[in-house]
Amino acid sequence: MTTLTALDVDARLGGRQILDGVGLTVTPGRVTALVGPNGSGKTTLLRTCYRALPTTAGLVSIDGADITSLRRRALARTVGVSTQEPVSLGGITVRESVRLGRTVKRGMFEPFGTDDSEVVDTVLAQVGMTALAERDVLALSGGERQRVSIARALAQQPEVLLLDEPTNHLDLHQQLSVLTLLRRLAADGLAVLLTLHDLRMATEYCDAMAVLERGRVVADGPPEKVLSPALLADVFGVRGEVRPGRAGGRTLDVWGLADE
Ligand SMILES: Nc1ncnc2c1ncn2[C@@H]1O[C@H](COP(=O)(O)OP(=O)(O)OP(=O)(O)O)[C@@H](O)[C@H]1O
Repeated sequence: MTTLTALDVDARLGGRQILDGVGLTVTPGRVTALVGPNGSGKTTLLRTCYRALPTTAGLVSIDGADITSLRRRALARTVGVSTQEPVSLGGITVRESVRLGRTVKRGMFEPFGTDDSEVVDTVLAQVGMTALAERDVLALSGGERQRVSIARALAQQPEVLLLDEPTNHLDLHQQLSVLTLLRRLAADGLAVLLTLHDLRMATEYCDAMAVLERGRVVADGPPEKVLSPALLADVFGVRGEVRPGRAGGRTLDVWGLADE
């Protein structure tokens, strides 16, 4: 079980400070949602967590080890990432693209074994892409590509999984099945952090939530505590409240703009 922690992280882009003293813990066994208005710094924070962007102050660590002290390969073995970028250039199949996730376990030039094929088959099934496994990745819809990106990260069998808007191209059924899958994987010990715009989905499916506003974490904790009517109005500009949902769960009602 592995924990990823951001401590007092600052980051800059284009000469501007984007993250300002951000603290965040991604705990094994939990799905944590990173939410916030457009431009609040969610993607930037995620990028600092897998070393795609250097921090200008503060520290990101994995089980206490500064990620800048880890070799790229060790980091890739521990942290799986699904981003919004295209999954591959094309000319390879879905199965081959997902299998690339296995190179972190094997090394570039080591041949893939039957255990790799089994993992690839499993993750393809988990994201509902088995039927399209032999299709060229360029001949996929946006949602299908997104599922390939998630499958490739899962094929790494990481300890920590970071996902940037993993549901934004998905239909409702696929959204729920990806979120359900993430919950199941978290229950097995994975630490999951995902950015999400859909606050209702975040409320219903995530165990914890951190709210970013202008590069600062303004609240974190269980969704029902974090998403108070006051925070929904102040940060998201909407009127709403978290209330009990079906089967002992919780849901979010939003009924208008805060300034109407
Ligand atoms: N290359 C860049 N140079 C300068 N500023 C940038 C650059 N990339 C992003 N930004 C700015 O950094 C801020 C945070 O962007 P980021 O993509 O992290 O936000 P976000 O919360 O993920 O937004 P969204 O919800 O719209 O995806 C924004 O104000 C954005 O305009």
